[in-house]
Amino acid sequence: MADILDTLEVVIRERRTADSASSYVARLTHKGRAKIAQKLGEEAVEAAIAAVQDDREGLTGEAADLIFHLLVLLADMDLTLDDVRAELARREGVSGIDEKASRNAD
Ligand SMILES: N=c1c2ncn([C@@H]3O[C@H](COP(=O)(O)OP(=O)(O)OP(=O)(O)O)[C@@H](O)[C@H]3O)c2ncn1[C@@H]1O[C@H](COP(=O)(O)O)[C@@H](O)[C@H]1O
Repeated sequence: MADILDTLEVVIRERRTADSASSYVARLTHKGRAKIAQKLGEEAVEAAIAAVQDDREGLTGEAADLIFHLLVLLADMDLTLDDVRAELARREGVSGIDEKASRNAD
């Protein structure tokens, strides 16, 4: 079974050029990258608020909104989940503590 994120990534790429009257992805894309980025920021704040309120159901929904809007933004930048996977793989096994220390040593 295809991963839902991979499926959603394909759907979003297809919907970017759909009719704005029937597609949220097309409508948001048409509004421009700054608007997509703004929506991503709003969803991130809503996710953070749900977490602080200990709202597990709320966080699940907001996390879905956040990831969806991130995929819309990645598509607008012609970036893919594979690009993000490659970056995460590059970081694999490197402690965030060590990584930060190496930056501060420069
Ligand atoms: N996963 C999603 C998804 N998650 C969230 N959303 C939409 O993202 C929007 C989030 O906006 P808000 O919560 O801020 O509410 P809003 O009031 O509509 O937003 P504003 O008017 O304030 O900008 C809502 O309209 C949600 O319906 C999504 N819209 C689409 N998808 C997927 O994308 C596919 C293609 O969608 P269309 O492009 O609409 O066909 C769908 O089949 C779904 O699989």
